[in-house]
Amino acid sequence: MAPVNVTVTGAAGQIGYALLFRIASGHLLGPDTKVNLRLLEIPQAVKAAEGTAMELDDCAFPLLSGIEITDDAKKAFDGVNVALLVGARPRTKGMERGDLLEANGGIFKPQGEAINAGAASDVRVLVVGNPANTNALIASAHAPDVPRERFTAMTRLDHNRALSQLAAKVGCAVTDIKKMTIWGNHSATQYPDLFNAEVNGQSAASVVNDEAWLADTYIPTVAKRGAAIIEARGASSAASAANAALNHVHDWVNGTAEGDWTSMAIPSDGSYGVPEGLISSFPVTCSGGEYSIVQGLEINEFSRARIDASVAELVEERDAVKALGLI
Ligand SMILES: NC(=O)C1=CN([C@@H]2O[C@H](COP(=O)(O)OP(=O)(O)OC[C@H]3O[C@@H](n4cnc5c(N)ncnc54)[C@H](O)[C@@H]3O)[C@@H](O)[C@H]2O)C=CC1
Ligand SMILES: O=C([O-])CC(=O)C(=O)O
Repeated sequence: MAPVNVTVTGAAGQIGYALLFRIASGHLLGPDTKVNLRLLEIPQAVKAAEGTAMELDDCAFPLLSGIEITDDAKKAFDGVNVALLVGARPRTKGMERGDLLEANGGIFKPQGEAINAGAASDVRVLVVGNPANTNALIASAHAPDVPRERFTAMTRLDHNRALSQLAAKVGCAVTDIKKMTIWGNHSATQYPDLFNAEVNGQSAASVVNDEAWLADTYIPTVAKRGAAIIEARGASSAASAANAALNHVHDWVNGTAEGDWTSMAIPSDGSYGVPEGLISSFPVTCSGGEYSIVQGLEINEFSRARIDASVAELVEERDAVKALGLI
């Protein structure tokens, strides 16, 4: 089988460093799939990416067929099968939300165009760089020849955080928990849903049986975990973010486990009242390299209000990038 072309943007950043070695050792696509890595960086960071590539060479990974480093998006995405869009413009002091969206538009518009121009017909795109959902919307808008379903954004880190916080509360293993869902935006408005999640086959919400803890502790702890990591570490989540990106693509390509599902931010088809086309997080199962939204879940009033609030934020972001002419 020909090696799979995997492009990583922001390759010299902290997530890039935590991600590349695991991709090359088979954690993205499995132990039988060879990969060609394409590292895209801005010119000032190409040298650092070359240093990482030297270290990748020094690992002599059996699955790593080649590494190319470039600051040219067209080259980076030519023939790409899996695109991990990690590099983004972080918010800096004094920057308003609109400034951040505009700066990221300058990154995700040309990258969408380059994917449109050169990607392989089976390309799958995961946007990690924040604001991830809306950056994915921008990239997708500039890749009209690529089915929009191929553009996804990452809420798997939130999903994994939701699993581990719940396991700690009820004293179970993370593997005892199934059917966790993150709904909405990868932001502080996201909604981790314990009403549809199960602990050893029982409703997680009834196992917890404490709505005050759910509303006042659990949801904010999961939703603000990114900020707590920055506070503790002095830098944002990197290894856990890289791990979640691997989980997201691995499940998309290789499938979710029977009787379980995962969370992915994907273009809405209108399910659960989420406006069509918004890139919002849903419960999904994956099979045969495709995902589908889990249908028919009961959404109670508590959940409805929180899903609606996160979706409203996504609508605002979409309207802001529309007003800036980015989509
Ligand atoms: N969705 C999620 O769950 C998470 C998202 N993130 C986001 O991931 C992004 C990356 O995080 P880190 O690696 O920690 O940041 P970082 O600042 O360490 O690295 C970002 C890298 O992207 C590069 N870059 C900037 N513009 C680029 C462009 N146009 N093309 C290619 N590369 C470019 C920079 O040179 C830098 O090396 C941030 O936006 C962060 O907020 C972080 C954690 C979780
Ligand atoms: O909060 C941040 O800047 C990084 C992030 O997205 C996360 O850790 O979830």
